[in-house]
Amino acid sequence: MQDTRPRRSALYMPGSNSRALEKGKTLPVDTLIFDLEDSVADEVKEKARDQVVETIRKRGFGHREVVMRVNAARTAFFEEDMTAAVAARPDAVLLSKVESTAEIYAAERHLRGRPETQGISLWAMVETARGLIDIDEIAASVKKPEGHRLRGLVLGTNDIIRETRVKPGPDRLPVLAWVSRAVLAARASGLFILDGVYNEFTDLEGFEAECAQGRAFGIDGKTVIHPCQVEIANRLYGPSPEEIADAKAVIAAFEKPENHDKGVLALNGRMIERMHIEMAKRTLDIAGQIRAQSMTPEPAPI
Ligand SMILES: CC(C)(COP(=O)(O)OP(=O)(O)OC[C@H]1O[C@@H](n2cnc3c(N)ncnc32)[C@H](O)[C@@H]1OP(=O)(O)O)[C@@H](O)C(=O)NCCC(=O)NCCSC(=O)C[C@H](O)C(=O)O
Ligand SMILES: [Mg+2]
Repeated sequence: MQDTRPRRSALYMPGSNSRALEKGKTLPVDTLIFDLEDSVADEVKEKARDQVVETIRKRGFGHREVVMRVNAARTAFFEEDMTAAVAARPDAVLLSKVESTAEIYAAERHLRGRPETQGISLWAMVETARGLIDIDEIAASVKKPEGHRLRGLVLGTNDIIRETRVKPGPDRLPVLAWVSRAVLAARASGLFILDGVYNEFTDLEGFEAECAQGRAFGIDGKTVIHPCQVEIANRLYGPSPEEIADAKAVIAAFEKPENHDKGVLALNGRMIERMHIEMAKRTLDIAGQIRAQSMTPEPAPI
């Protein structure tokens, strides 16, 4: 079954920043990422972990999806981070700097066989040279008989830039081939994929252009670092009024009695085929979920 949950904006919040953790609950984001990794200094990892568990366990996130980003499986923090994730029970655990399928299984082992973790999925950061080279194998492992609960990929463009030493300008030309490679790997294995962050959070024009580019490259949503980026990511990654109207027109055209046995039609000067019905239904499904989200009452402050 296709996962069409809207993830237009996924906000990182440093696990050590209690103000940000509370503020996230009030923002119109689709996803909240409680970070235990790079935004948290080693000296305060433990305190941040405890704070994140306490905040998640209190719930009160309304429609927002709750994700905990843990330190990489190769670090000394990983085991305790995963134990904390089991205690907190977020919707998903985001694994950092994933370079092999073995790291997915290392996380899976913490969750497997525990009924209380049934609803927790795994997401993987794609942010190292090795991870990018092997991304197809990592993503495709979801289909192996022993299976695991990997459901999505998240690009870590800061780490990709750090490790490869490329110098991307505003058009991100040096990283686009890798972005496309990750999109292909995600799609071939039925995973969603989110774009990396835009560091210059006061440059909203540049941020909007990068969202438009990511969407054109097939990405599902944007990871964001500041509240001022949320509205733009939501707008750019959500179906526009024009896209919704077009989706309805495609479905209506094929529903006309005179077209019931047709495989191809002309609509406003362009060819549409039955595969476009599937695309249209996906657009309307996402739009419906976004509408429902906006009508979900916000939980009362605790
Ligand atoms: C980037 C920041 C350090 C900027 O902080 P600051 O200058 O303090 O922000 P403001 O004063 O403008 O904040 C205004 C209000 O907004 C709240 N706020 C700010 N950021 C967040 C946030 N991320 N979540 C929730 N709320 C936030 C402030 O509390 C203010 O609220 P109020 O008190 O009501 O006025 C800061 O934005 C920040 O820390 N951002 C997140 C950084 C982060 O998590 N980085 C790690 C993830 S990115 C990464 O690692 C990507 C990947 O791995 C890769 O490799 O690419
Ligand atoms: Mg990173």
